[in-house]
Parts: sequence; structure tokens; C-alpha cells
Amino acid sequence: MTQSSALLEIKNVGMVYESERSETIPAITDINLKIEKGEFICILGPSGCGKSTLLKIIAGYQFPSNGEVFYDGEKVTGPSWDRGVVFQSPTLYPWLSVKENVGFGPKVRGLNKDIIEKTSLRLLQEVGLEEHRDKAVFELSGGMKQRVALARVLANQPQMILMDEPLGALDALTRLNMQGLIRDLWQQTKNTIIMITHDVDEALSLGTRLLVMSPQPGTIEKSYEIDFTYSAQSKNNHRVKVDAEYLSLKDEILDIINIAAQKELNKA
Ligand SMILES: Nc1ncnc2c1ncn2[C@@H]1O[C@H](COP(=O)(O)OP(=O)(O)OP(=O)(O)O)[C@@H](O)[C@H]1O
Repeated sequence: MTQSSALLEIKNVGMVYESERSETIPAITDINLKIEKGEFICILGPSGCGKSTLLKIIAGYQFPSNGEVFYDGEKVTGPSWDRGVVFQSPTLYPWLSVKENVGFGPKVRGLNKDIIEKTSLRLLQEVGLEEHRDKAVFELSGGMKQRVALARVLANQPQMILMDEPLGALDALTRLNMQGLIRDLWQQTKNTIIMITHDVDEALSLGTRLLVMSPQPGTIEKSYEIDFTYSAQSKNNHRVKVDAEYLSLKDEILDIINIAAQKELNKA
């Protein structure tokens, strides 16, 4: 047990992979982080700095080489329904309908059939897909699949949602709409979200805290408390207010990432 009141506590976490040729690959190092309930954390950093590695460790999909992760006071020893994960490519079951995909988790957990039906329909309504409930997965667009993936995670009523570039494969307009949906769901559910993105605007417009990682082996280089997301709350177009503070922060973050990426290129 940890004494911290934080929902998630990461203590001195590092990860070293071993390649097929038995070379060691240090992916992340010395990560220390506390995340409180209700935060929306966005993680940015140069390619290969270990963002996905960190997320998989938080999810309990893999274990760190050193350090520990505590979730709700308990050491993370594997995946949990309480920490839902959304990937860039939605991992939906092609043999199940849209509604059955959403109800999959509750069914595995043995919930009552009527409750599963009600929950699935409510969530499909929330993500705007109620009328597509009986469709097969292959009939959906990329944005629609990602909505189903979100609904499927929400069906398990997780406290924390981990997202690895969930909107990376979507066109600009769909992406903006999805950002609005994610913001709305976060506000409704009061979930704690950790999202990896390569898009600084996405991070600035959604997050309440933004973490910038250094190049591989990545660690948290900078942390920014931000509140631009609230300016989009009452707007139908999902756009945040872009002011001088926003633009100067965006410049600062882009500089950190570009300098890091340039250093990596010079090393190669
Ligand atoms: N299973 C693995 N075995 C060996 N090396 C790995 C494994 N997974 C990741 N790596 C290496 O660890 C480093 C960090 O990878 P990771 O995918 O976590 O970075 P990332 O920041 O998410 O990258 P990107 O932004 O490009 O998606 C990279 O050098 C990668 O090649």
C-alpha cells in the first residue's frame, strides 16, 4: 500500500527492453508522477521516447524493469476493468455487432442481460451511434469505430481511461468532433484520463495537465497545468479560445519537442 491520496502514483519507473539480438533498449527512465482523480493528462514527446511503454505499464499490460505503479492505493499487477484502454486502431470484435461490442465487457463480467442492453443503448446514444447499433463493425467509418471503442470502454464504468493516440488516424473534422465528444464525456463521467497525442493543439485543448517527455529513454521533462479546455465547454463547435497565452505555450512545447527530435536525428 502507498500512503498517497493520488489515484495513480508512479514511483521511479524505468523500462529496459531486450531486442531479439539481446541488445538492451532503455525505453523510459526515472518516471515519477502522481495523478489525482478527475485530471485529464496529455502526454507529448518525440517519437520513440517511451509514451506507449509508459501507458502499457499503467494499464498493467507490461511490468516495469524497475520502480512501481500504484492505482487507488494498490500496486498494479495486471490489467483491470477499472482502467479502460483505447488504442489508435480500434480493437473491435468483427464477429459482433456494434451493440454487442459495447456490451462485451459487462457480459464477460456476468452482468444481468437487461442491464447490459440498457447500458449499451445509453452509451451508443451518448456517442451518437444508436441508429447503427445492429451494424457489423466493417460497415463503420474510422471515426464511428473509435466511438464504439470509447463506448465499449465506458460500459465497464472505469475510473481511469488510458488512450494511446486515439484520434491519430482520423481526418481533421472527425478529429475535432471526437475531441468534443471526449471532452463532454470526461466532464459527464468525471473520469481520469491519460491521453498520448502527437498533436500539441489537441493536448492544449483537452488537457488539464500536459506532460512533455524527453527523448529515449524518456522521462517527464516538463509539466504544465492548463485550463483551455474549459473555454470550449459551452461551445457547439468544440473550439477552445486561442489567446496569447495559448500560442506562447504552444510555441514553447513545439520548441522542446523539435529540439529533442533534432538531437535524435543528429545522433543517428
Ligand atoms: N516490445 C518491445 N521490444 C523491444 N523494444 C521495444 C518494444 N516496445 C517498444 N520498444 C522500443 O522502446 C522505445 C520506446 O517505444 P514506445 O513505443 O514506447 O515509444 P513512443 O514514444 O510511444 O513512440 P511513438 O511516438 O513513435 O509511437 C523505442 O525505441 C521502441 O523501439
